[in-house]
Amino acid sequence: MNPATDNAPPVLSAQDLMMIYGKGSTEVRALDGISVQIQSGKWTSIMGQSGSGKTTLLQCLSGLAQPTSGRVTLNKNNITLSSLSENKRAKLRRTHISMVFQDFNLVPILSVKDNILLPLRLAHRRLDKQWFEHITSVLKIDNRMRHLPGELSGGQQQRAAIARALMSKPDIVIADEPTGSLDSVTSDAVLDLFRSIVDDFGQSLVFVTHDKDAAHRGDVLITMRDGKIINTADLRVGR
Ligand SMILES: Nc1ncnc2c1ncn2[C@@H]1O[C@H](COP(=O)(O)OP(=O)(O)OP(=O)(O)O)[C@@H](O)[C@H]1O
Repeated sequence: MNPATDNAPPVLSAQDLMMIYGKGSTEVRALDGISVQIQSGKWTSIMGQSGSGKTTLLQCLSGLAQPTSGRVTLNKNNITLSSLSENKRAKLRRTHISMVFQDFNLVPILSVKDNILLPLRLAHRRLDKQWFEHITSVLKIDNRMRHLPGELSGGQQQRAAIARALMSKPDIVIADEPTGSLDSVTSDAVLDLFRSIVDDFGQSLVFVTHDKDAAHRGDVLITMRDGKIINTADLRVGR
């Protein structure tokens, strides 16, 4: 346990989130009244059966999607994400919230370096060269900067995507099955990395996975079913 972050206010909060797709007989309640507080400087894992609403929750927490009702608040700046326009949410995502996806989402025609720097350039922010060098060396991709993503292994591409996510020093990293398409050795290395960005950089992380062992590398485990949170467990007890 880390006393420095244990009493910190949550980095992100959601209140009474509802997400309803379709109408009448085709209505789906993807989120059915979710309230959650994401702890600062901690790794929060989310598990649940297919269709339980995990991706929809991440999309609402990151501002990629607007819930049908309810509120998402980024606590540092007291910004209610769910009341902002799409444009403003997009700006916020460039600076405060970073996403990591299963399929990496790197731009195939840009070098690895340009991919990593893209969010900063879009946000017209200055490059912190020391931070860039530190991250790319910790992630062991500093010798791949001039390559195109297609010339990298899956694990290297995911490490580049994680470097891109960390470049802006976001308040929170939100990862949707980031190890889903990696072999077990590479997946383990990426999980070690996530653990170290939380422990060494104090990064707040939300991590959706179908892999129970991967989920248990986290500090908190949220279990979802039918658009609801059915359990929240503190995984650090007894560690
Ligand atoms: N754009 C959409 N239109 C209609 N229904 C949707 C849409 N997106 C998701 N759903 C439905 O909402 C429910 C939750 O979907 P979601 O993708 O959030 O689940 P999940 O837990 O992430 O599933 P998986 O583990 O399979 O990725 C599902 O029943 C899904 O079919």
